[in-house]
Amino acid sequence: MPRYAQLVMGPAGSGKSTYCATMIEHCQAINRSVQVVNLDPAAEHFNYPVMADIRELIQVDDVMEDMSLRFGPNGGLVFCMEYMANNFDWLEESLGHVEDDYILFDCPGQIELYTHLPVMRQLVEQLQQWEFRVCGVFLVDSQFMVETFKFISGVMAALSAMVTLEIPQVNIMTKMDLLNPKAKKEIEKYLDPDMYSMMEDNSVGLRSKKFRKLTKAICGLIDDYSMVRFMPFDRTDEEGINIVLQHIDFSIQYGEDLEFKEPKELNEEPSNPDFDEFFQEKADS
Ligand SMILES: Nc1nc2c(ncn2[C@@H]2O[C@H](COP(=O)(O)OP(=O)(O)OP(=O)(O)O)[C@@H](O)[C@H]2O)c(=O)[nH]1
Ligand SMILES: [Mg+2]
Repeated sequence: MPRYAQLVMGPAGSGKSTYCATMIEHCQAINRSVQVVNLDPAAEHFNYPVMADIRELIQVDDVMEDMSLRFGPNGGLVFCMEYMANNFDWLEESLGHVEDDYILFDCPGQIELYTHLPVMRQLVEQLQQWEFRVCGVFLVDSQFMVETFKFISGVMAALSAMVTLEIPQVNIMTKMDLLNPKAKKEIEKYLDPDMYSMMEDNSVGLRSKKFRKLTKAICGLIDDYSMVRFMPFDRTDEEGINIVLQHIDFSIQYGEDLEFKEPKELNEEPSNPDFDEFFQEKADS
């Protein structure tokens, strides 16, 4: 039996830990068992119970205090993640061997982990070896997406995680509840974007011809291959949370192995008295 995982990624402060807490609450409400693993060695506190915490293995503060390493906060974090990748038996032990379980991994916010460092990919490969089906969940703060060039930069960040990890990925715009009505209207065009017209609208201000050409090529690539789409995430909207969860479940085929219920036989269906009456009247006339 497979196991299921969501790798919750995204830039610093994009709402990863809040997403995990919201998902856990939602799943409890619909009677589904989901657990969270904290993979952020710098996390101070979180609003959900954790099944495992990387800080039991290594803490950023300890790394920074180590005089032989002399790391700052960012280098320290990368060191911690690499340390975890060299000690996967800790994670294996913490996760146990429960079939059919569903785990959210709350990852750190350092963007370089998803763009060029190999650690997250090593983690994905390891999880896959333990029979996990992994879905990347890439979060971007909707507050920073309401302008075309910021949107393109968010798309590129999501895309580099997709290319690096090579797993199904669902991209999410978080904090939708914080947008004012005008910004909400504005953001609709970014949820189903037409990159070409967006480009036309905004490239007028670009002085450099080369830069305009490059932006056009990037927009064309994204649009032609339908590579990146974002789903809205409003933590106050249960229905919206459910739609996001269904998308993710679908991408990792969660529930595929659940027992299939036979549809009712056609002739077992209760007859509709209105129809019977109608046909009786027809036959009589
Ligand atoms: N109103 C609102 N606030 C949010 C939402 N998601 C996150 N926040 C707030 O945004 C801040 C950062 O959220 P976190 O969940 O800690 O973000 P994170 O991505 O885990 O941050 P790091 O782990 O530091 O990278 C917190 O103050 C949250 O309360 C949301 O959907 N709505
Ligand atoms: Mg966090």
